[in-house]
Amino acid sequence: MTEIDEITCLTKQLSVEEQLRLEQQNSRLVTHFKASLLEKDARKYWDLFYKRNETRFFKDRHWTTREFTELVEKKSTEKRTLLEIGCGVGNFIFPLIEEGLDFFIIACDLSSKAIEIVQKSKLYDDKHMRAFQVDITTEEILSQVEINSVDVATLIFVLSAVHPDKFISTLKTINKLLKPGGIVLFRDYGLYDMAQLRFKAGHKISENFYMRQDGTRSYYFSVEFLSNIFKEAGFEIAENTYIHRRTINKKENIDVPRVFIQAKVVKPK
Ligand SMILES: C[S@@+](CC[C@H](N)C(=O)[O-])C[C@H]1O[C@@H](n2cnc3c(N)ncnc32)[C@H](O)[C@@H]1O
Repeated sequence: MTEIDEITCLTKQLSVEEQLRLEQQNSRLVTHFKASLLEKDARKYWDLFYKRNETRFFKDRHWTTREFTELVEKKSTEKRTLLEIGCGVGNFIFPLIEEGLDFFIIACDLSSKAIEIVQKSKLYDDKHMRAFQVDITTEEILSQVEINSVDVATLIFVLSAVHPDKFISTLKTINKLLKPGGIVLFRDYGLYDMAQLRFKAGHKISENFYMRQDGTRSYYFSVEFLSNIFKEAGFEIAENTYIHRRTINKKENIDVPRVFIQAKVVKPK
């Protein structure tokens, strides 16, 4: 059974309660006015998120070199450039630095509060990294990062926070920054992840796109949709699959299945 079959089965096996929840979500959508405010104020909501949570919300991502072996493979003697888009407070990049990976790291995020926290970290060293605020849905980054200069770009739980109308243009901008042959390493929320199934009526903005209580938003990707947008933006798909994991928190007695999506896509040479 392929991963796609697995999710199709999973989709079919949604419990009656889950199917009802998905239907109920359609009974009251976020108004157009509210949706446009969420888009306009996206930066404000992420700034508030980091003011409230600082470094406490996301855990350091220690799985990345196991899942993305491209991070450890060293094909050339030159120092490679890694662009972490939507770096948050550095839960992806700082473990890589601790492991001593030989990259020059460019880290950017929509939230200036997140960037401030990254820059204050004891692991931040401007000899081998640079962090700055940018909105990746605009082309501002083209004045910060040279075209055709990036070996590896990472999008870890970031594209889901972007409005779906801006997915392709955002991926096209990232494509410009990569060297020919450069790679994007991607992980994000998968279709019918339990977080999607839990949204109540009044939170759905559009198909598979939702607002959270705190004003941040999240899209849930199918492999087919992800493949199409990356191809549309000029990438070749090397890998694209659902990942099934569990979120376990013994203290709070939580043990729930999760659906993520993981992809590796390449800018053609
Ligand atoms: C779930 S966090 C992921 C952080 C980090 N990649 C990690 O692995 O922990 C999503 C991040 O995307 C950032 N983000 C949302 N929209 C963005 C945009 N348009 N441009 C750049 N960053 C954005 C948010 O500020 C937030 O820090």
